[in-house]
Amino acid sequence: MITVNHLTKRYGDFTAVDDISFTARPGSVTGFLGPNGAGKSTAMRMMTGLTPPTSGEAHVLGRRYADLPNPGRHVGVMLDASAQHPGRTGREVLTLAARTIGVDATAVARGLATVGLTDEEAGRRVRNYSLGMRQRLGLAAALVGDPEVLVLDEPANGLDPQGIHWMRGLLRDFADAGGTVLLSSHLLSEVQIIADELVIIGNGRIVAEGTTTQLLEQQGTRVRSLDDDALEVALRAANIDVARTPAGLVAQAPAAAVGRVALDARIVLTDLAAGSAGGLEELFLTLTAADSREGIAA
Ligand SMILES: Nc1ncnc2c1ncn2[C@@H]1O[C@H](COP(=O)(O)OP(=O)(O)OP(=O)(O)O)[C@@H](O)[C@H]1O
Repeated sequence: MITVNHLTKRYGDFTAVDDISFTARPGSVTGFLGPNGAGKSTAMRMMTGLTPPTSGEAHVLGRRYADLPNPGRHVGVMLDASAQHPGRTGREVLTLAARTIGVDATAVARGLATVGLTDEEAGRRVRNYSLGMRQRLGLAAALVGDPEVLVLDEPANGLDPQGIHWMRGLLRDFADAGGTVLLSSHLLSEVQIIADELVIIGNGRIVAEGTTTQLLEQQGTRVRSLDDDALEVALRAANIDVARTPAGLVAQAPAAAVGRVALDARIVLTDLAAGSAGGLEELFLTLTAADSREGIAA
């Protein structure tokens, strides 16, 4: 697991990461979400021993990254997929990564297959790779040492919806096998698909955290029915706040309570889901707005 304790990074007067604490657990995919410049990369660099913290600490598998023996065998890191040498082929990049951490060459073919790079693609120079192919290669390099933990900075960047879906499956399998995944993104839509848990950061501070479902539930329940007018009246009669949106009614109550009101009123529901459409998006934008430095705890 990854444990971050009061981690802080200051550059002169500027605080890039401001006293953040959270845990990324084995068996789940934790999304580290925040707008550009929020401090995600700086925090991940501190977790992986590339930037010394001003104060606080980060532990991976119970130790500071720098204290792990052969960290590449325990922690797969992808911080900048475009940092790969442009003149090398994908296969060469991966072979070097495998040699550096002392795993045998069979890991290279396995890694390429895992991320779906064909033999022909692996033989091309990285400068001719699309952004999505670079992300796949970066992911293969992170996985090559068969690690227990993955730390990935914007891994979905440049992937098309199909690619994001594929990555979700890959990271899901990794977590289901007991692995710990921490990935960052500035796009809620991406991270919402991939992550079980969210840590939302704005201006260097954590402004909300919880499971994706919990955060969504705080946004009320979106509901449609064959008679929204009658449902609205019934919900209000049950003392449930309700608003009309283009996506249907949004009721400030858990889905079960909304369903019960509809049942009692004999109204047929056609849609019932946690979270208003765009609710999490709104929450994210509010919590990470440039002037919300104080943040709002979830
Ligand atoms: N070496 C440095 N010196 C001074 N300021 C820095 C340094 N590294 C990062 N920063 C600043 O710290 C802040 C956080 O940057 P960081 O790259 O961690 O953000 P981020 O959340 O990863 O953003 P993005 O989504 O754009 O990658 C930014 O304002 C950045 O300019």
